[in-house]
Amino acid sequence: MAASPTSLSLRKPSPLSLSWKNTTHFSALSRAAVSLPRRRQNPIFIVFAMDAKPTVLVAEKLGEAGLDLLKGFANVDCSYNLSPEELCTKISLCDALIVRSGTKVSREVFESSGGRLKVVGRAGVGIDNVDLAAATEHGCLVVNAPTANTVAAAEHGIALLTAMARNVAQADASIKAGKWQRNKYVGVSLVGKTLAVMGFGKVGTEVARRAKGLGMHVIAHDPYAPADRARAIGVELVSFDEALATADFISLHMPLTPTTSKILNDENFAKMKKGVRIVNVARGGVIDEEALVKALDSGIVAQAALDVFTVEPPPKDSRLVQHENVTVTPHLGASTMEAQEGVAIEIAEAVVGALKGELAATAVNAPMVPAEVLTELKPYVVLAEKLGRLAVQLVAGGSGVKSVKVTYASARAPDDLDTRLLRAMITKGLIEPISSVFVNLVNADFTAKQRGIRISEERILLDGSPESPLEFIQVQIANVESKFASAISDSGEIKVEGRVKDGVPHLTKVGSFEVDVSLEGSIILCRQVDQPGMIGTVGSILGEENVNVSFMSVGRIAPRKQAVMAIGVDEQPSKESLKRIGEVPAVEEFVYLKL
Ligand SMILES: NC(=O)C1=CN([C@@H]2O[C@H](COP(=O)(O)OP(=O)(O)OC[C@H]3O[C@@H](n4cnc5c(N)ncnc54)[C@H](O)[C@@H]3O)[C@@H](O)[C@H]2O)C=CC1
Ligand SMILES: O=C(O)C(=O)COP(=O)(O)O
Repeated sequence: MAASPTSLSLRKPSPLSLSWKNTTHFSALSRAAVSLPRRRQNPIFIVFAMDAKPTVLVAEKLGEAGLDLLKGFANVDCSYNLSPEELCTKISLCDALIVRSGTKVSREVFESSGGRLKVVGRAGVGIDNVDLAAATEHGCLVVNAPTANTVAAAEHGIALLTAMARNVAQADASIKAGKWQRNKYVGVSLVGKTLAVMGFGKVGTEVARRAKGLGMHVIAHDPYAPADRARAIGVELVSFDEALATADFISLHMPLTPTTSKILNDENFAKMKKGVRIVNVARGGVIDEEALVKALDSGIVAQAALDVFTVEPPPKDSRLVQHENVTVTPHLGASTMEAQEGVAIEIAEAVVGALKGELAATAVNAPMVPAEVLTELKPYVVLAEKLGRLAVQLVAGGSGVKSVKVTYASARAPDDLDTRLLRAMITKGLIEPISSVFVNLVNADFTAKQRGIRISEERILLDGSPESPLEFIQVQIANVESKFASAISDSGEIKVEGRVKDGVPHLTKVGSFEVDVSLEGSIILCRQVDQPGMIGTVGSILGEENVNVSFMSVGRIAPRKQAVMAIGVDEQPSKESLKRIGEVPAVEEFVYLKL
């Protein structure tokens, strides 16, 4: 049976101050008072107090404008060319790390950081040099700068394409060696030739546009690109095999992933037109370099122009680099003045934002929640974490939390309510009080899974106007015992429910009892026999030691039957006061919960 709150809900600005005699009985208290780890100030990622400047390690050359931006917020340590060991040593003193493609941010780096590293900024696009799984497990956000070097990379791709077709690099080397070989360096024309763009993302699209300007017939292969975007610039999307079979030139623009690793291999070179020419400004690892050497030797591939290599720098005696039909540059795709300035600003803004606790628009390993959604969800985010915190503190020691159900009641259509952030914050609330793990939006799902906690979500679709995103959030923990038996609902789970009222999160239900107490400070829940004087009695015990009662509410089944009193307190009551509350004769059980 659901119990309803009485009209005794009141907000109290000052402490109650009646005096009560001391007692020494301690048994109820030892069950009720919980000691919790220190609370962390990380609403979503990490927020630094105004006087505590974070430290950012910049491990590769970054444009001045980006450095200036960083220096306005953080201590900046520019240390280039660190060995892996030096990086691991330094990282434990850093809150953020900024790299380009030349630094391996390995699992060891995250492990060596001792939990301090909160953000890795990749000043560029490709994040294949960052161990994303390790970053996520350590709750470290990874952000990149995905747009500022697009044009630079595309221009370099076109530069390599044209230079290769006309033997510019080889002819240059020959003339500098005192030769004049006009017959040897006869090139091929681009106009009317078919170019296959492999990976029709930002760079691929810009390469396609430019190649069309050179009169080429451009096709593209990208399993994830929308056909209408390609059609809009006169590019036909084709299958992988068709691209290989019809192209005179192939330009690679896909990321290095387990699927694309060595995607150009013996088998696929065999599918190409004899005499094909290949450009790679994506990642060396998408080509099986040994297979390419063979294809060059056999004439399947007439020429290749490469900006990127499986190992950078490649070995000096690399047959591929030394091959006379290969033109090489040392990973220069993003290296223009303009791109480096842009990338530096883009990454500095992302890193500073993340250190301030904002959600980054360029997050690579966390859900991106638009700023306007975040603003609207803010009070619900606080509510979610506090409900998680309350629910887990109600679990009796020894009962492992395995199954948590979260219910969101809203008049919004499910598509219109992004609950990933709320789920992450409930997870944070559930896990942090019972462990030393730091939980944030990045590692919440991973941490829950690792601890064997299954969090299921359910929506209740309410009638009415969906002005506010949520009516209430309910957190239920199944198959556990509670140290406060009244928190167990009729269906047998620990249940807490909360709402946002005037922007402030409130606890509105515990078990089957309706209460109403704002979720600020801490909370004492008491089950008692409903009778006059209870509020005064408990309030007086707290008032005696100057503990400010901020909110009180009583939910009862019926007059003079069982009731649950919820008391919000600003300060932590002493053990002695809690013990005295437990000894009030009408109090059947009570629990003190830290928010
Ligand atoms: N050489 C350099 O200095 C630079 C290299 N790059 C590299 O270029 C690549 C592309 O960069 P953006 O265009 O900015 O990235 P993007 O993410 O905008 O585009 C990548 C595209 O590849 C597609 N793709 C993924 N798997 C694929 C597959 N198996 N087959 C075909 N397409 C696939 C994706 O759907 C996406 O459209 C990245 O690897 C990046 O690291 C980017 C900038 C500079
Ligand atoms: O942005 C990318 O993916 C690049 O490859 C550019 O690399 P870089 O920052 O020049 O080391």
